[in-house]
Amino acid sequence: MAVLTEKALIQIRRDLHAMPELALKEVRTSAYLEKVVAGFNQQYLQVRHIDELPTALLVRVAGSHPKRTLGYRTDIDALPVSEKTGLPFASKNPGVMHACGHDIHMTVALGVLSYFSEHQPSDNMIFFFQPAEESENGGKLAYELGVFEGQWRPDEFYGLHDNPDLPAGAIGARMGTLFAGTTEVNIDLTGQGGHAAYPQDANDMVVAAAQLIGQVQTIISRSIDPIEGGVITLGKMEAGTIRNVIAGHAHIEGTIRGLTQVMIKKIDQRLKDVGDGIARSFNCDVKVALNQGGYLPVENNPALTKRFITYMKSNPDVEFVETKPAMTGEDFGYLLSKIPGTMFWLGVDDDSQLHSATLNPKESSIEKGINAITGFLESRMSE
Ligand SMILES: CC(=O)N[C@@H](CCC[C@H](N)C(=O)O)C(=O)O
Repeated sequence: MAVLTEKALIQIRRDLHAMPELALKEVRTSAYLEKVVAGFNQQYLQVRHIDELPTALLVRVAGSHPKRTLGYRTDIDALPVSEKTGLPFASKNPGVMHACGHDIHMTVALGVLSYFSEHQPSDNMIFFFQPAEESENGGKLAYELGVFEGQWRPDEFYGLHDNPDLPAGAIGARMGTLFAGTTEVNIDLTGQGGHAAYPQDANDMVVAAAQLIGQVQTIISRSIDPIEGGVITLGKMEAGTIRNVIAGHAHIEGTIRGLTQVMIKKIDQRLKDVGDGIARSFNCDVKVALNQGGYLPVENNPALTKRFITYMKSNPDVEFVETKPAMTGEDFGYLLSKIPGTMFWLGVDDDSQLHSATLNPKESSIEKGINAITGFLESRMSE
């Protein structure tokens, strides 16, 4: 047993990359993580499963003379994206890919855990390998199941997200809000289908959906303070069955983003208003279903984040970048609304963006990230 070497870490990252699984279906991933953890020094470790959230994995590290419990969270799920990297270790699960870098996140978490399994921390630690970040609210589900109670409750929670725009291994952070809150959007338009030759007898939901999509574009541009900003992306639409049948139903899925709850609620309301207007003008039924779940804005705790940034800036081995807020969402925002902490970026230097089929994070980021994080956590424990 020893701390994971760089070679072992890269192998782990590639194994994880090849076996991506969607939210709440991370069965093989979770088993793989547990197997890696089983190879660590078990002297200070306690592994825990949650019956109601079976793909989650928690590991507690007992501190030598604890003053507090430090939490570290990684997400473990992947996205419904068909990989196009051409890498030898590309996804073996067709249509599913670690296109958001959670394979890197997991590997960094294992690296940090392997370090503390060999070097007993003075504080207690909780490592949370969290299912369902991309959808289904894994963080909120775990919290509401009472997972973080008693000796499993961190006093402070830390977690990272990879960032292709930052140099590999750089750490990015900011005081205040790091990520947006998001609302998942589902819209169903229901009218009257019919023969393509007789539009006068039908109520065409392709046309109604097209009008709705057009009007939605005015919400951000005309109703929202440009200095504050916000996002609505409608990423999926389904309507109709064949060219010569007028569609009686259309379904649209999307996501709303804002940096404050006030902004998110304002955009939510405008979207409902547009839906009501389309329903009236097309004499059809429009259901706008909005679900924020646990995707609250990621608000970093001021005191802990100041300490984090001060440490990263003072460490000569860390390239620190003060970042702007991002419109990406993260259900770590929910956990940070309950437990103070800091979310930060790990640079992975890639031309492709997150959620892209060609995302290929630089593996050199892994060891640098582990060193920066273990260094910070050790410095925190010394206070
Ligand atoms: C970091 C990242 O890309 N996170 C996802 C979170 C998804 C939030 C939710 N399912 C939604 O789509 O509203 C993101 O898309 O930002």
